[in-house]
Amino acid sequence: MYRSAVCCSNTCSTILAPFWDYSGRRVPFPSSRSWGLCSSGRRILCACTAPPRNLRDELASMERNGLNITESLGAVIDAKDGTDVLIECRDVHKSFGEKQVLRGVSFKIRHGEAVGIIGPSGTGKSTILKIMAGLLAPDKGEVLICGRKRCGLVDDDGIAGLRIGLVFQSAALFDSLTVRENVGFQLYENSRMQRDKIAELVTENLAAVGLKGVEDRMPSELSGGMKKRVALARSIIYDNTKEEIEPEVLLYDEPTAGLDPIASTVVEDLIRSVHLKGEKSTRKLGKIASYVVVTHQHSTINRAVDRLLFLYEGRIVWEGMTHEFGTSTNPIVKQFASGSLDGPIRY
Ligand SMILES: Nc1ncnc2c1ncn2[C@@H]1O[C@H](COP(=O)(O)OP(=O)(O)OP(=O)(O)O)[C@@H](O)[C@H]1O
Repeated sequence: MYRSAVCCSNTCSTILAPFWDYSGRRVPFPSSRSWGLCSSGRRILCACTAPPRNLRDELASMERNGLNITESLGAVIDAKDGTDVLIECRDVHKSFGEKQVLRGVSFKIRHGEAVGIIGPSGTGKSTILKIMAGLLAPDKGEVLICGRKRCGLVDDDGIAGLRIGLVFQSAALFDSLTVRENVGFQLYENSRMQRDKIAELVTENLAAVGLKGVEDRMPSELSGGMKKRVALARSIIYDNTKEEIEPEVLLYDEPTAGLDPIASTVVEDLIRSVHLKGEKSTRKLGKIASYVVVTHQHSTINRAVDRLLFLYEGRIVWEGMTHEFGTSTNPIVKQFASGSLDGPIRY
């Protein structure tokens, strides 16, 4: 019997702490950090999910009101009443000890958007992703998910409607589980799907990220790029026997860091393709409704995102479309885009 200390959305399974593997062997916790996060011992399905809100009904109502639902996910719904806003950060502050990291961050992520968060190192990009995912709580300000205030990791327990998944920079696979067990983890644990069906789905999702025949390998037998693709497969797999598929916002923390230029292109295109897939294939609401990418890489900025938020000294100091980034006259953005040592950003 498989058990876990806690459980959350598929893409956040890095914080899960398994006790036994699927064949009944006891396995060690993946990391002390995982255990620390999960110390309550509760089944937390909400770590990456949001308050209840029937987005399908809302979109149907938008349609009735003459607002177009996106034909392609590249086109963002801009509903005047704000029903297209999936995540909103309002005046978010966060400190670690004496260090003030976020000093009033506000932005919205709308349905259909592909947003990049960029900025110098240590400026709080990963911190804001973790706050959106519910893994960290802001000290001040709030995060709204589909218009409802996110209370926190434990308090949001049992909520459903929009899933928020975080794909960690390190891929964060369970070292003691096979690729199949890693990718299918959430389904083995939370769905009623037959094991052979899950295995089929795992193979399908691995193929979607360009990996074949690696199901029985251990993470230690994969290259860095392959691990990132396995993490991506784990983030996009879902129970396809369910009638209602909750839309999901995926948050990627430096998905191409450490990859060679070609491997980066593969991952960037995969990020785009899983975004478009649900919408194009069903002509209904896509599964990956929107995504946010934290990155330092120019290729990822240019290839994988449409809109950028520039975070500097704990605030959003510039936002615009990707094509506006290179021509901005904002001195901070200009210096960052050119990599110059001269300018307001000091190291
Ligand atoms: N759990 C934590 N405890 C203490 N300090 C932390 C913690 N998490 C982040 N920090 C600090 O907060 C600051 C922002 O970190 P964060 O990882 O969000 O930056 P970042 O913009 O993503 O950086 P990079 O681009 O280098 O990855 C850093 O100074 C970091 O050391």
